[in-house]
Formats: sequence, structure tokens, C-alpha cells
Amino acid sequence: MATVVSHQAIGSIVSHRPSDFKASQFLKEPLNVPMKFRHKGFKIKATASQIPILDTVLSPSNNIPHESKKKTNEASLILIRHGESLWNEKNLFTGCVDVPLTEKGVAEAIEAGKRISNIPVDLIFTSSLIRAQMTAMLAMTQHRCKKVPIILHDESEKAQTWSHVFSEETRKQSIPVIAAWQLNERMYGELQGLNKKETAERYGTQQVHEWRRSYHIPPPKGESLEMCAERAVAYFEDNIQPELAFGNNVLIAAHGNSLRSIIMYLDKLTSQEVTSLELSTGLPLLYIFKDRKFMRRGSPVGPTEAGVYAYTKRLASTDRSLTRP
Ligand SMILES: O=C(O)[C@H](O)COP(=O)(O)O
Repeated sequence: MATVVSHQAIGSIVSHRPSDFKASQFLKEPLNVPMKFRHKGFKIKATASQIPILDTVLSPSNNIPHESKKKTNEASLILIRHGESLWNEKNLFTGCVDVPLTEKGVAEAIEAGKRISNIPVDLIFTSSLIRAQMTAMLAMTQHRCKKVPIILHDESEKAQTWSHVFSEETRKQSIPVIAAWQLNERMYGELQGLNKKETAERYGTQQVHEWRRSYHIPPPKGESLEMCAERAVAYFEDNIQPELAFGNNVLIAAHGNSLRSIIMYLDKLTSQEVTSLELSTGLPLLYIFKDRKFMRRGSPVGPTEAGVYAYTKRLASTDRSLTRP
């Protein structure tokens, strides 16, 4: 049965910004510094894949290559398209318009959380849009680690200084969340806010299908999937893949088309094959990154699903450590 979360509770989850928090105080593990943090004067010369992630935040002079401190040679990657939004419900093109989840979307996010509750998560990436952020937060309420996802703000030095956590214990109970606009939904241009059915009646089903699903054809004044891939996949390669290579388990909460472009990259789909890739709202997908390869494991069925632990030895040992009293 779906867990019920009131709108008030959701509001407090998503609007409670971490005002007592700072990345450099927060993460002891050597996570990679995302590109945006690396622009903030950490004086890093190495490429993304060589940088010890949050070591750099912890200590700007620390420039030990990844390999020397690598945690493990495999990591899990969970992708979740956000739950149903208010405009999904109304069948409107949404794109980059920042629309929250419906009650059904909230339930979907919680259900997704149950499905992934046994899969380790060290780091969360979301788009900058509220529907993806709500989804990540709600999903993590179901996780067995019981850690609190905390959004890292890097818009100013002051934001970083002011969001300082002084308790070591609290830091250990937190998971960093990095919000990146590059993971946003594709910009749907002049279609944003239009009804999908009415648009198909006006321009023809074939034309609208091409705008929605083709790789190369952009909607009027919007982004094609190819253009969306240029930013989303580049972000993935520069900022997320190094985390996985280091052994950090990552959850990405994003959107239908930004995730389609990332899945196209992970599964090596052709521009023709990606046209038939559809993602349901709130359905998590699991990949294992090992030996520099992505292996798709499908959608975990639920927290009691034995198969989830059979995916890898590492997940099995995580399960044992979580169940240990
Ligand atoms: O932006 C939107 O309207 C949807 O989230 C994705 O829409 P699509 O399925 O039409 O690409």
C-alpha cells in the first residue's frame, strides 16, 4: 500500500534548505568535486576522472589521484524519472517549466524509494527542477540507510560558508545532493504549456511524434534530444561517471528526455533505437558500473526482492551490513 505523505510534509521536505551545511565539512569520503564546485577556486588541474572528489573540497591542496584511494571497482547507478507532475496530469508539454508533483507523483516517488531501499546510495544528482528534487527526497525517505539528503548550494561562497554542519555524527547521517541544470528536461520551446493531444490535432500525430521522440528534430524553438544529450551526457561523463569509477553509488533523479539521452549513452542505443525508448514516471532503473562498463539490471521489484542482492557481491554485503543489528 502506498505511504501517504501530506502536502504540508512534502513542503517541509523540499523547502527546508540546509542552512547549516557546507560540503567541505560534510563529506569525509573522497567524492569527486562536481564541475560547478571546481569552478569555485579549488585550483584543480587534473581531469574530472583523476580528481578525488570531495577530498578537494575538504582540502584544496589535496590532489591525490583517484586510483590511490579508490573504494571499489564497482558501483550502482539508479536512475529515476520524477513522479507524475501537475502538468503530466493535465497532459501539457512541460520541458523546463518548474512544476511540482501531484499526489500520485508523490506516491510514485515513495514507491520508487521502496524499490531501491536496499541499494546503497552515496551521492544524489538531481536536475534543478522541483519535480526531480521532490522525487529524490521522497524516495530517500524510504531508504534503509535512513540518511538525510542535503542539497549542496554553490551559488555563492556565503551560501557554502553559512550551510555548515558542525556535528560529525550528523554529517555521517547525511547524503549530499547536487542539483544540476544540465539534467533538466529538454527545453520544449514553443510547445511548453500546450496540451499534447490538442497539439497533435493541430500539427498532426506524426509531426508531434517526431518532435517528442526523434533524436535530431527539435520542437519549434526548443531542444532536440540530440541537443539535450549534449549537455546531459557531457555532465554525466564529467561529473557522475568519475564518482562511479571511484566506487560511489549514485542516484540520479531527472526527466524523461534527459534520462533518455543518458540511457542512450549507457546502453549504446542508436538514434533510431532511442525513438522507441519510453520512461514511466517514478520507475527506478538500476545499472552496475564495473570495469568501465555499464550493465543494466532493470527495475528493482521491491525491498524484499532477493534478486536485488543477487546483482552483485557488493550489494549482497551491503544488505548484510544493513540487516546486522
Ligand atoms: O516535458 C514534458 O512534457 C514531459 O516531461 C516529457 O514529455 P514527452 O514525453 O512528450 O517528451
